[in-house]
Amino acid sequence: MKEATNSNIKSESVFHFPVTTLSPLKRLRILVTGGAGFVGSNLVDRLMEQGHEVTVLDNMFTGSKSNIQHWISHPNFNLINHDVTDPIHLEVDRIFHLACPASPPHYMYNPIKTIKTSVMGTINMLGLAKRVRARILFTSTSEVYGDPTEHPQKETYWGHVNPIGPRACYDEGKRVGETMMYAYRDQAGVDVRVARIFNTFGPRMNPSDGRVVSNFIVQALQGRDLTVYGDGKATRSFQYVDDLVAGLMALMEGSYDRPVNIGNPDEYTIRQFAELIQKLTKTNSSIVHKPSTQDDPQQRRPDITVASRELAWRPKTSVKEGLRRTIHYFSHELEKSGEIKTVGPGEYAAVTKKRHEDRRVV
Ligand SMILES: O=C(O)[C@H]1O[C@H](OP(=O)(O)OP(=O)(O)OC[C@H]2O[C@@H](n3ccc(=O)[nH]c3=O)[C@H](O)[C@@H]2O)[C@H](O)[C@@H](O)[C@@H]1O
Repeated sequence: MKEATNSNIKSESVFHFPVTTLSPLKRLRILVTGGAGFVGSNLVDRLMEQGHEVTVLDNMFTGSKSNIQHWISHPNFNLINHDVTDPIHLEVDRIFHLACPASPPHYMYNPIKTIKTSVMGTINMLGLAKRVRARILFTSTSEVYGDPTEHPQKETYWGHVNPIGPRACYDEGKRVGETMMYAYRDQAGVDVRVARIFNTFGPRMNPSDGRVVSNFIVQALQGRDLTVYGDGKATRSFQYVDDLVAGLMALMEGSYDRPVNIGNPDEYTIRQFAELIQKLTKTNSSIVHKPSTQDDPQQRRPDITVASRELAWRPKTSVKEGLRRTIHYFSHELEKSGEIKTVGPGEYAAVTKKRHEDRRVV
């Protein structure tokens, strides 16, 4: 079939980015759950730029309307304020199912809600995919490997998760999410994709979401101490959000339907990472050590052989370059708001303790 002549026209508009005009045959109806969040909104930008019809479903618990503000009222864009734990009927071709709080302090804040989001939310999205024969991509996580005893982590590793620890609501929720994806594939023929996402950073991270990248940058830019939990020897491997988005899109449009690690194998101890942020922000801030958090994974690095073989995908942005862009973003956020307070596990531990005390009184 000959492509429509206007298929590559970029139309400059009142919107933030130019949008390709796709022929109706190539234009997909794409649902992005959690599309107002950090990763979701960056994905939405790319899908919109490609000319697809994009519907964002978000309950705004950790997402923010400001992340997708620039698309509101675009004819290809639709925002639905909805919680994935409630069923919804829509006609779509693709579902990127991202909805779930991902920062440890956020997901630990309301563990029951986190479990419901992963379990009921994923069942609802799988039910929708089954009904309308849409392909569905589930964003799983490196957390399915728990505190790993194998390093680096391959997709074949089954993991080492404490099922009743403080991280379990997220880790086990994502693990059962994967289980459901393959049950629906095998029993009902749903076309599934599963991404295991490793630590990701970049513009639109919530500056108060308590993750290490946002905490260290925001602390450094304000001349405050960088808070390292524990001895700083735990490791993480950080990828820039644009690389993750490219990986998710390649996975969705490829034919490989087993889980795929999407991450940058560039690994740092948290102490080294704090020193890198000190250097890049040219701050006078010091590094201080705080108590370690329970069940914190001690080492994490993706083996990305499958992604490079099956998707021809590799991260392209170096950690330093990604950090420069992210520092620039947070500097602007700070200019706008004047001050940003970072959160640590302490704040949420206090909420949980108060809940226990309240229960005793009742
Ligand atoms: O950022 C992500 O993409 C990942 O974040 C979390 O996993 P985690 O690796 O624990 O993320 P952080 O909270 O950023 O912590 C990373 C390390 O830094 C440490 N940390 C964190 C914050 C801080 O202020 N100081 C500090 O030393 C933590 O204890 C941990 O060792 C989520 O659970 C993952 O699902 C998610 O993919």
